[in-house]
Amino acid sequence: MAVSARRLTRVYTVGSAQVTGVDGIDLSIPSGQMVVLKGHSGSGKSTLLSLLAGLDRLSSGRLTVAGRDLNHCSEADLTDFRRNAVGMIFQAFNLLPTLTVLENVCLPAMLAGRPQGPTRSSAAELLAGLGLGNRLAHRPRQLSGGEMQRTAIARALINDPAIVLADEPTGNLDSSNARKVMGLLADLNRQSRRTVVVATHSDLADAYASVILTMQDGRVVS
Ligand SMILES: Nc1ncnc2c1ncn2[C@@H]1O[C@H](COP(=O)(O)OP(=O)(O)OP(=O)(O)O)[C@@H](O)[C@H]1O
Repeated sequence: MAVSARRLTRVYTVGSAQVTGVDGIDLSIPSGQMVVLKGHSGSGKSTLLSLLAGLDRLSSGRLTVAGRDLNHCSEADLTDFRRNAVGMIFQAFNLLPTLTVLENVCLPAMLAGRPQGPTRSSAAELLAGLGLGNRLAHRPRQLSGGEMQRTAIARALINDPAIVLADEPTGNLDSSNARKVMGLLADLNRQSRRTVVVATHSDLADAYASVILTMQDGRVVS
């Protein structure tokens, strides 16, 4: 199982109020699936993805992702999990503006302590595969939105994660680039049997999904 969640809950405390982001979700995602997570704004998609990515801690319940228990792990284990087990793609790309395309893609591997030479060749190979072989020395501001998101996809793949998580990856793209990015995510699901979970409002993603989960009020309702 790529993801196994039982009564997964995340409650935020805002002043004296409690806001429930994810409300007792039971969820099993077998390895190799392409899951599209839908639901209105505020339904809990980003909260769920953050928990799956180890960017946030659950309040209660149980969560295992890529064979790792995320309830009871130390901060060091969680950092190792984020670096090696999952790749994350964001709506706003989150590239570092002062680094080149190649350096942005190498960064997670350098942080994980991988050697520079092989990392640079893997990054160049990934970028070439995503049609960015002639953009290695560019800075993010010199790229189109579609090129920025393809750079972010390469960065998410550099440590060869079992699971790729994408939060509104097409939210800042026109429909042609959005289709291209969804196609790339579907390819990396099909070709390498990686599990991919995409949260999106866009109906464009439906055609690529092996499973569509709909969230409402912090729960998976269908
Ligand atoms: N850091 C936070 N502090 C307090 N409340 C939060 C926080 N993050 C999310 N929430 C609340 O949790 C609920 C779920 O939000 P979440 O961002 O997961 O929804 P979403 O489905 O991803 O929405 P969108 O599609 O607009 O991104 C909302 O009520 C939101 O206000």
